[in-house]
Amino acid sequence: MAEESQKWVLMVTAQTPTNIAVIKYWGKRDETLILPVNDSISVTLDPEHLCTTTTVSVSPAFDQDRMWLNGKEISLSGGRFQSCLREIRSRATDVHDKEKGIKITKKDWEKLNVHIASYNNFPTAAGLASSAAGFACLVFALSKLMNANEDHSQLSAIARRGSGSACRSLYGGFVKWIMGKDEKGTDSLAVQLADEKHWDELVIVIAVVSSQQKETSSTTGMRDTVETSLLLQHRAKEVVPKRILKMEEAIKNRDFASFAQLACTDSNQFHAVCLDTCPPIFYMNDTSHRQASFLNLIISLVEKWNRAAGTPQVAYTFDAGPNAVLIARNRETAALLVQKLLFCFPPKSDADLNSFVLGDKSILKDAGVESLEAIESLPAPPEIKDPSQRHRGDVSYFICTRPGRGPVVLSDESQFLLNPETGLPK
Ligand SMILES: Nc1ncnc2c1ncn2[C@@H]1O[C@H](COP(=O)(O)OP(=O)(O)OP(=O)(O)O)[C@@H](O)[C@H]1O
Ligand SMILES: C[C@@](O)(CCOP(=O)(O)OP(=O)(O)O)CC(=O)O
Repeated sequence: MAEESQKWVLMVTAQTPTNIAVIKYWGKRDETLILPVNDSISVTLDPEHLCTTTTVSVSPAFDQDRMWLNGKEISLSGGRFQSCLREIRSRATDVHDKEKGIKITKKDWEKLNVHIASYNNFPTAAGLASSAAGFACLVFALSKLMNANEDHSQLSAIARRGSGSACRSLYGGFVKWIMGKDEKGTDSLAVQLADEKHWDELVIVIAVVSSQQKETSSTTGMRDTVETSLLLQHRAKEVVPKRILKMEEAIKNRDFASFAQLACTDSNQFHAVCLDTCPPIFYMNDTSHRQASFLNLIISLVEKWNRAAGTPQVAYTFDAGPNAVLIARNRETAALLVQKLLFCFPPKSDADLNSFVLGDKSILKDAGVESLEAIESLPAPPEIKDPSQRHRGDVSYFICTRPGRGPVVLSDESQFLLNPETGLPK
C-alpha cells in the first residue's frame, strides 16, 4: 500500500441502466443465494433516461464501509450488500495507480474500507427497478476499483446476490438470466441475447402512476407466492421454458408480433400468479379504484388497437407495481401511442409539459403535441368507449425511452458523487 501517506483516495464512477422483464422472474428456489425458479428475459432501458450513477472509493483513512443513497447515509449491514461486497473483495487483484503513486495488493483489499455514493435519476423502490440498476452499478463499479477481472456474466452472478433482476442490468440490449442448475448458484447468471442496436426501432413508454413506495416488496411477494401458489409451479415448469425459447426467437428475428404476444401474456400470467398467492397480491390495482380503471383502460386500449390493426402494434408489461410499460414496434406507432395516452391521461391543468413527458421528448414532436393546448385538442382514440371521460391527473408522468446500453465507467469528474480529496459525498 502507498506507505507514505494515509491521505490518498482512489475512486471509480460508473453508470448502469435499469431493465424491464418481458418474461418475468418471480420466485426463488434459494432465498440466500437468490436463485430463481425460472429463466427470465429483459430489455435494458436507455441509461440516458433512467440510470443509476455510483461512485466507489477506497482510502486507508476510511475506518468502515459506508454508503449514501440519493444523498442519505444508509446501512450496509444487510445481507445483500454484505454478499456483494464479500464476493467482489474476494476477487480483487493488485492495483497500481502510477499517476498517484498508489499500490494496493490483493491482500490489502481485505483490510481496506470503501465509501459508496449512489444516485438514481428516477424514484427509488417504486416499481421502476431501482434495485436492479443499483446493485448492478455497485458491483460493476467495485469490480473496476478493485481490478476484479471478471467478465460481465461473472459480475452478473454477484449482482444477483444484491437483487435477482440486477444481474440482467450488466448488459445492454436484450438479456437472459439463466436460472442455472448448480446448488451454489455458479451458473445462475445473465447473458446478452442481442445488443441494443440489434432492434433499435422499439420505443418504450412508461406511464408512472405512483412514485410512492409499494406495499408488498418483490422479495416478500415472491416468497409468499413460492410458498402458496400452485399456479407458480405450473408456470415455472411448463410455461416459462417454452416461452423463453419463443421469446429468444422473436428477439433474434425482430418478430414484433410474437414478441408482443409473449410479453403481454407473460405479464398477465405473472399477475395471475400474484393473485393465486395466499394472501393474494394486487400489484396491478393496489391502492384505488382510480388505479384499477387506469389499468383496465390501458390494457383494453392496447388489446383493441392490436386487434383492429390485425397485428400487434404495442406490447404492455407491468412489474410489481401499477406503472405501465408500453413497447411500441417503431417510432410511428410510438407517436400514435403517445397521442392516445395523452388523450386518455392528460396532465392536471397546472402541469408543465416538460415535466409531464420525460426522456426522449422528440416523440412529442412526432406526435404533434408540443403544448398543453395541443393535448386538449387531440382526437379521441377509436378504442375508447366514452371519449367524454378523460382521466386527468391519473398518470403522474410519462417516460419515453428505448433499448439501451450496458454499464459504463464515467471519467468526467463533475459526475463523481464523492469528493476526490475526502471520499465523502460532495
Ligand atoms: N442506487 C442504488 N444502489 C444500491 N442499492 C440500491 C440503489 N437503489 C435502490 N437500491 C436498493 O434497492 C431497494 C429498493 O428495491 P425494491 O425492489 O423495493 O424497489 P425497486 O427495485 O425500485 O422496484 P422493483 O424491484 O419492483 O422494480 C432499496 O431499498 C435499496 O436497498
Ligand atoms: C416483478 C419483477 O420485477 C421482479 C423483480 O424482483 P427483484 O429482483 O426486485 O427481487 P429480489 O431478487 O428479491 O430483489 C420481475 C422481473 O424483473 O423479472
